[in-house]
Amino acid sequence: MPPLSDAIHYLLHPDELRWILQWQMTYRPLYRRDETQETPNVKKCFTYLDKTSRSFSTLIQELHPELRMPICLFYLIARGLDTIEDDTSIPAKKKELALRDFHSNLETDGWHFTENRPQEKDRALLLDFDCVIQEFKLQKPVYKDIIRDIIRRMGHAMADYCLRAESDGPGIDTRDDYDEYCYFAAGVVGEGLTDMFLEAKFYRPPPALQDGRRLQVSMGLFLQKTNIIRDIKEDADDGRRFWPRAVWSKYVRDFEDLLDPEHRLAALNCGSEMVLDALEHVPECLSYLTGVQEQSAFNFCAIPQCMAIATLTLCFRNPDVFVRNVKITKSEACRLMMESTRDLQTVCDVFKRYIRVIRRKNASHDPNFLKIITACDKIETFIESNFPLETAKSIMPKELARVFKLGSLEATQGSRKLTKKQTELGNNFTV
Ligand SMILES: CC(C)=CCC/C(C)=C/CC/C(C)=C/COP(=O)(O)OP(=O)(O)O
Repeated sequence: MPPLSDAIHYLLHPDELRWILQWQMTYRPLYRRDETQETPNVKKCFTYLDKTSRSFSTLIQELHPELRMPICLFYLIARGLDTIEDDTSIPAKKKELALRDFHSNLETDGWHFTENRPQEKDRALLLDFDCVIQEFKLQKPVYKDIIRDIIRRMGHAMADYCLRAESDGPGIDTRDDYDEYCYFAAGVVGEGLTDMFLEAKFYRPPPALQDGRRLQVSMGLFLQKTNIIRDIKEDADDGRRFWPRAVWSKYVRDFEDLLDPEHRLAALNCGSEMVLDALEHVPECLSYLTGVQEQSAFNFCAIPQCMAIATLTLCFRNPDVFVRNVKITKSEACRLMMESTRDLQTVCDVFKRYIRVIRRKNASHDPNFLKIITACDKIETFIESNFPLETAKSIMPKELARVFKLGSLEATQGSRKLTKKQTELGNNFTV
């Protein structure tokens, strides 16, 4: 039963209710888990996935069976590593060793980690890590190698970052450091997922477009940078700062000033530069999506990207970002999920819609005003020239036309039924 305040809100905004109902009544996943065929240990892994992930749990559970379990394990293992990195109570030397060594424990029976402080959110996963290890051992060697290699690289980068923070204090210095941090937090995840998609034949790198590796890295960077922009207040309250000094020092003297109402205008202008930096990844993300050949993988890739552009737009020149955690509405999330599970053309339309909102919010007194216009122009031109309108589909290169068709064909197949999980996805999606 929704709270009375929600009921009143939707009575006053019936348009918003429309998207929630439409999502609930029409969305049907292409694949579902069949719990009757799962071992208790597999079920346990998915329970941990549900407990530890706000936005990826449902997307992973609805993936094609070939990649569902490998990607679930990839998430849980990366989450385990992150839980060691996040815990400020672990002494630096101990943390460094644990991070560097993490990848080598993935097939060690009974290995678990007990050093997290009791209040660490996902501590239970590391205490019970043997369930992940037992399932990891059963996966195809090629997926195990991909996961182990990415976790090794992430672990070493996190250890280096943790040592640097010990000596130089928390925070990120230059724009290159910022890109490097985001690369090891999310760009490498894009690389690992792409290797898995390639192996499963769910992805074909788009031929005539940009350097393939850049595209998969941009997919992760766009998500990570959007989170970093959105979470500035929450991160600062936890003693973490990811906005690079090279950017914020142009606007305020001390990092803390960004959160001070007296410096709100400077903080908003600084936020614009951060948004501008994230927007520069958009053309590469859209290029990447042209190569995704399988619908459940397309949904898995496209939904977070659409949620991210919506979140970035919400954060753009929004003073609330410096006061509290901002979040797109449930109705907007439902609309985005409807749209991003169709086809590439619809995803491009979503991006164009948000780019228009960014243009409207752009302020002429902002020092980034002209650069924001240029970034928006670049995205729109990119969409218009690479992904022509519906009517032009027939004259499109075969490669692209196939991708466009794939989404709309599969999305209209079969009956549609609401599951509890889909409603939760609409409730919880916060990229
Ligand atoms: C090629 C391709 C698909 C690239 C995308 C790579 C990818 C998924 C990177 C992870 C980025 C990210 C910010 C995750 C947030 O996880 P979180 O801890 O906030 O997760 P939660 O929202 O589920 O809790």
